[in-house]
Amino acid sequence: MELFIGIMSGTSLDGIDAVLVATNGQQAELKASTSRPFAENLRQRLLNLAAGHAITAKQWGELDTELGQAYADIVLQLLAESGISATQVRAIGCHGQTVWHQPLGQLPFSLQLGDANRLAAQTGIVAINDFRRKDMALGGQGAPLVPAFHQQVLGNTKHMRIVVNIGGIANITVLAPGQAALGYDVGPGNMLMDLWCKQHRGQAFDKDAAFGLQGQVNSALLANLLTEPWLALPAPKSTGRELFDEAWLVARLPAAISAADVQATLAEFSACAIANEVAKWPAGELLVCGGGGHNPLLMRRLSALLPNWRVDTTNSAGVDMDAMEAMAFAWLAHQTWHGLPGNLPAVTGASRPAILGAIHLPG
Ligand SMILES: Nc1ncnc2c1ncn2[C@@H]1O[C@H](COP(=O)(O)OP(=O)(O)OP(=O)(O)O)[C@@H](O)[C@H]1O
Ligand SMILES: CC(=O)N[C@H]1[C@@H]2OC[C@@H](O2)[C@@H](O)[C@@H]1O[C@H](C)C(=O)O
Repeated sequence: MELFIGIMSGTSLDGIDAVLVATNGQQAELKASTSRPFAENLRQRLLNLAAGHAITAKQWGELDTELGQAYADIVLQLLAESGISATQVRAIGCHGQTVWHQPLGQLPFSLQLGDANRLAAQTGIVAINDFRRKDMALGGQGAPLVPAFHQQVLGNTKHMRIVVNIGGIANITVLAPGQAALGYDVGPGNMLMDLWCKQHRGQAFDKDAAFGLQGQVNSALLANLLTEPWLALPAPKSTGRELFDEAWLVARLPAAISAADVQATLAEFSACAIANEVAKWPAGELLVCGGGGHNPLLMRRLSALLPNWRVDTTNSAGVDMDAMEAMAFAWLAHQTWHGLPGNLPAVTGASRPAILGAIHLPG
């Protein structure tokens, strides 16, 4: 086993997770983890960017440096907390911060910020980033990438298993015994709930669904949200804030509805978007990871909508639900460092498996 570091800052824009993982490519053992929230000012600038606000080249470059610095800081923090020296770590896999994801059209791209030169130079460790664009250059969506890791760590099962990551966006990995893994984004996870809660409660997210539990699901609004054409598209598919943003939600709100009812309906919408896809497969076990697994309303509704499924978190199968995505990027760094593919063409739609990412040497 070799040590790799994974860094994830996802579409929820809540902050950065970093993990230290021992892996040989087949197994992955979590050795240490740490997290840092984004400063509110940084979070707001990232939200503006993701909303399509104009930005100057100067601001763009400064944001890239600021994020690269934040990634370097969290690695130094992780090393200090775990008592591991930089020389013991083979490489860092850094997802970066997605600021725009455009998988379709004539000029597809997926852009993650966070200067990995700074990360390599300041930590003295090889830093690998930009994991999505090789897959896109091969005609793929560049996302989701975690299904390959889910397959490695949770794929050895004799029963039907689906892993759902509920971050800003929710994505599933289908692990059917004896079959190659499939996976795709299924719709909003926490993204819409977070934005509504911020607007109406001033909190970054609806902790333990306290707000949503005060409301009632509005069935007309729910039905309207579920008519979004993207939801019915066949895989491969991926999405983000570019589609499921404030404007998308506001355009669908009825004139008279309480804020709590909207919150409750958004939780139900996320639960339905996930459950509708899961229900297409023979029943088995649904394992949740990502922050949405801490939302009791979402978990309860998933269980209710999928009565024949055993719904639990990935913790029950031995993989930390909060560390999963960052662990996947540590594993992706392992793949790249050893010249192994990181993508699953059946998932992303790329024409072939490929070695992903850009390698930044510290020397
Ligand atoms: N106790 C809780 N109650 C309700 N929601 C929670 C709780 N804890 C976390 N969450 C939700 O989880 C979100 C963070 O999830 P996560 O860290 O998986 O997102 P992410 O890293 O941005 O993921 P992705 O890249 O998959 O979008 C928060 O924004 C919040 O909506
Ligand atoms: C472009 C982008 O950052 N996509 C994220 C996002 O957050 C969840 C879902 O949408 C998934 O497709 C992806 O993240 C994980 C890490 C992935 O690539 O599997």
